[in-house]
Amino acid sequence: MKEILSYQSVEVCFNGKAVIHDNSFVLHEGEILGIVGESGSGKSTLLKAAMGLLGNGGMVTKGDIWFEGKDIPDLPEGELRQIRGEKIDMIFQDAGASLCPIRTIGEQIYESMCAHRKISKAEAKEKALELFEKLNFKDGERIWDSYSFELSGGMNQRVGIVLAMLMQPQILLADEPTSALDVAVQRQVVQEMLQLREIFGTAIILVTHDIGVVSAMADTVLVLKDGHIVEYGEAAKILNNPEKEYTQKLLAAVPKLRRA
Ligand SMILES: Nc1ncnc2c1ncn2[C@@H]1O[C@H](COP(=O)(O)OP(=O)(O)OP(=O)(O)O)[C@@H](O)[C@H]1O
Repeated sequence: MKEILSYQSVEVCFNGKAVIHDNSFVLHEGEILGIVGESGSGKSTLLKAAMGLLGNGGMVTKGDIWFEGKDIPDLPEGELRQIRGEKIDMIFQDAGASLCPIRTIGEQIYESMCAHRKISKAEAKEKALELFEKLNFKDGERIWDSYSFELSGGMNQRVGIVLAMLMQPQILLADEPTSALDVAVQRQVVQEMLQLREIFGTAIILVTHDIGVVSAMADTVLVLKDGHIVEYGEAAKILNNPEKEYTQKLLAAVPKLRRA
């Protein structure tokens, strides 16, 4: 499988203080990489670095993040904007909350697609309904015409994921995509992300506290502690035979989901 994203000896600082130290790992086409580690270990920072979204005080101070032959930290904002959303997209824990309350889901899907390509509203709707159907959403037409407050929290989160996927990005960075959801909806979202990989070959970096979600989805796992990589490799090996004590402790959490 082809490498599509490669972190090489990456250091990230906020206001001069390093929070990510010498991190190297790669993501291949269609691969799902799970990043785990306790709160504050730097998981979100790793994702944001690939989107050029570290904010004013944040900076990649050493190393490279290669994507399509370009080093993301070196790219000007204009080029980053073209990559974001279209080639690499990110979803958050509250993807649903980022939906605008005063415009219908359909209007937002249309606007989001228009931002990246020339497309008519009818084409946007057709594409969205097709994806809703592939993902077994029962009533795509109704969702298209709904406002977010008319949908459940879980449904909004699922719509947020569809929104991120409509541009068919090569890489989806998912930051705690299931942690605000109840177990039944979590299961659905996990299935939907796996289906997206099947349909589009999307590679996913999944940040989560939930080892169950990692074991249900990930091909590879990276364990992060205080910005250092503790363990990195094949998911089955790390989840079944962790070498490091830190990983063993993390795995003590009972998995809630299992691979189908
Ligand atoms: N914008 C920021 N400004 C200053 N420090 C930051 C900023 N964002 C993150 N940090 C610091 O970087 C470190 C890593 O934070 P990060 O949010 O990446 O951790 P995390 O593993 O994703 O945590 P959580 O699981 O709680 O989301 C923390 O020490 C945090 O305080």
